[in-house]
Amino acid sequence: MSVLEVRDLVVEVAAADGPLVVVDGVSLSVDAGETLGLVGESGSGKTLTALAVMRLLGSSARISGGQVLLEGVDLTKLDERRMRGVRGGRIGMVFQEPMTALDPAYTVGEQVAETVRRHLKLSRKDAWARAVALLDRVGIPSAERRARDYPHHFSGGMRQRVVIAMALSCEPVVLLADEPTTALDVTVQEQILTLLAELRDESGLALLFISHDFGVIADICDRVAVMYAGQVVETAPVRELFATPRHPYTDALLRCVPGAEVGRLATIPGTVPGFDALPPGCRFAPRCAHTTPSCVAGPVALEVVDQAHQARCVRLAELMETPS
Ligand SMILES: Nc1ncnc2c1ncn2[C@@H]1O[C@H](COP(=O)(O)OP(=O)(O)OP(=O)(O)O)[C@@H](O)[C@H]1O
Repeated sequence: MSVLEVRDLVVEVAAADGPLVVVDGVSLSVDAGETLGLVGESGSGKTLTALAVMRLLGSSARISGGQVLLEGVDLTKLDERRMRGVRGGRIGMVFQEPMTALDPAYTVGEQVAETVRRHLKLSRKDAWARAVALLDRVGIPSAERRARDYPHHFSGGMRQRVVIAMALSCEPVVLLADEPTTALDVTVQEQILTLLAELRDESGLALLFISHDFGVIADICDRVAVMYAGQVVETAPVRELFATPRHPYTDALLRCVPGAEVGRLATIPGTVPGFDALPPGCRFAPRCAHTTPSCVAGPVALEVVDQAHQARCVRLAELMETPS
């Protein structure tokens, strides 16, 4: 059984003319010790998917369908009190900007210790000792002394390490990481990715890793789900996705990666459609080089390409026979 399984998740947001579906039937699963990458352009619904898992959508968005199973328990059905125990407990979170998770008014040691105390009901002294050990584990040098410093005394990379320590303080089974390295420079980015991979391997964490950066995805993920306009359009083991993308959108995205071996650097013509003006049929059809009338005839389902590889393209079989 997967540690985290999202089944047919639907998220609606409030809009002037009524609710808009912005996450449309997304299904994902992550096993213990595995990293699933969720990739796609800005606005494709990656963050809302993660926020829906945590039930942190706020007042303008809501889950209107599907299930979020954590170790078999449907989180969409839990009351808010139990859900608070899950957040920062069984599921840890790391976001792009570490300061959103840190309080400038408290030392980092106090903040990590407070999370530990709240969830694990430890004494103040034991919680502090655990906080220092965690800060040491995530690579904060002189952790005992640095635990007494405030977040603004730390660099961006070190702050992200503190947030990772907080996220892991209650031994979660799932870690949601939403663009955790995007705000960091490249060398620090590498160090944080290495740390996350080590922590995943040590404790068998199921890691859901959101990024728009295929380089980062290639570094850390085992499998990838590609999102476009609120839907998963392709999912595959990472190497297979890079070697043989089967959805024209994935193929086009990979051609946009600097240094990509798949061809010259390209851009995808056109823009992602608004959720209030989705095209009928395939949502990528207006930007796709392979569109035919069959693409716009009606909704397109995900189809199995090969075992763990699926793609949402009506011309899948045809295009597989055509060398790109
Ligand atoms: N609370 C909200 N209310 C209304 N619309 C929202 C809300 N949150 C997000 N949206 C819209 O939902 C769509 C999906 O947003 P989401 O943040 O999930 O995308 P994303 O793929 O994570 O993009 P990015 O990489 O820019 O974070 C976007 O069009 C966004 O404007």
